[in-house]
Amino acid sequence: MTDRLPHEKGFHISWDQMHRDARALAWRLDGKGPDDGAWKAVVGITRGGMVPAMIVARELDIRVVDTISVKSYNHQDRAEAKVIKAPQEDIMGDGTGILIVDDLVDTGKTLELVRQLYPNAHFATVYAKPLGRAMVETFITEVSQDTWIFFPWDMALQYVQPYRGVE
Ligand SMILES: O=P(O)(O)OC[C@H]1O[C@H](OP(=O)(O)OP(=O)(O)O)[C@H](O)[C@@H]1O
Ligand code: HPA
Ligand SMILES: [Mg+2]
Repeated sequence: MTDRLPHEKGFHISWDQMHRDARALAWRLDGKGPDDGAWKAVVGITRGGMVPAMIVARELDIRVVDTISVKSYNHQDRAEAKVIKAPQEDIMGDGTGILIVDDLVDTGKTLELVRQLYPNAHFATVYAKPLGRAMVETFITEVSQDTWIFFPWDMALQYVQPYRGVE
């Protein structure tokens, strides 16, 4: 097949599914912040984390929302990640009371870097693969390592031929 990425399985997420799963994540995180259960801020890891971060912030009525941008580099076969935009320092501290949200943890490299900077933050993703699962405190759905997740912002509705094609 020529129209598939070189991954065995594809897991296609619609906007509706993402909305439901991000809401489920919010509900699971509700009241789990330190001290009085409240969260100080939500930080989305760009770009994919901005969608669930917005939904979590809306559900939990968190008005302080920031972003962190991580860029992955391939250098001599080793993927190196670098922070190219940090969140506001006075909000973050060591991460206590901060909810850091991403759409997915795969190998865990992205979150490993962010966790070094904010060791006391709570890390949450909507989806998780086994290699990176230990990097998050909270997630909703696990998929196998050889599954490629297709997010709604990377897809479009299109015509498909009927199974019994017209001669
Ligand atoms: O656990 P890892 O192996 O580090 O992979 C997971 C990260 O990879 C993807 O982001 P990507 O770097 O492709 O950027 P994007 O969010 O801007 O699409 C995804 O949104 C996660 O942030
Ligand atoms: O399964 C995935 N889907 C989309 N982006 C990704 N980045 C790492 N793994 C994935
Ligand atoms: Mg990302």
